Amino acid sequence: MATTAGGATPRVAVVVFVANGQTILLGRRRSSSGGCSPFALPGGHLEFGESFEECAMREVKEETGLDIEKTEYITVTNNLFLDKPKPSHYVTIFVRAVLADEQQEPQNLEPEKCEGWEWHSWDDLPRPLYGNLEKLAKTGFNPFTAHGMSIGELLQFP
Ligand SMILES: Nc1nc2c([nH]c(=O)n2[C@H]2C[C@H](O)[C@@H](COP(=O)(O)OP(=O)(O)OP(=O)(O)O)O2)c(=O)[nH]1
Ligand SMILES: [Mg+2]
Repeated sequence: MATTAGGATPRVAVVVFVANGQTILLGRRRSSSGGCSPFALPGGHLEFGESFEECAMREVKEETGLDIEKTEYITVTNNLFLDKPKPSHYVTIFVRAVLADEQQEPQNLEPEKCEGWEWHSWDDLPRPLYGNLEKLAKTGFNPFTAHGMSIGELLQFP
């Protein structure tokens, strides 16, 4: 389906499976519109001139204080969010990374946007999940076993 949605253009987001043992980091979003407050990955918008890896490291640091390394590309989704007050279209790059320091604990650095960060097993996910994360989980996708691709292989940057 092609739609102009009032002249809006698609945006690119990078979201991160921060893998810690058998768990990943999820935070419950605070919904400004009084919606369902889904559990989502840390991540955000790709800024002009940024590589996927730089964006992943920056967003995880800004939102949780964690330092990550070994960032790998794993999958991508292309979603229209028409149910929101402002319709949006995202191409979302999903990456996987590990903690630079396994002793580091996440902090809730954007409490106006997130209720807090916790480690969750992929086999026992909290609900509701962010829409495209739920879809991925339903397909049998597993962020631990998904084939990872080094971002350098994928995209020489700049
Ligand atoms: N945070 C997050 N965003 C996701 C997920 N899946 C997904 O498609 N997105 C898309 C839709 C979001 O509106 C978009 C950007 O993430 P965000 O909403 O957290 O953006 P943000 O405020 O942290 O970004 P920024 O303006 O600080 O750069 O990424 C997910 O699991 N977590
Ligand atoms: Mg975010």
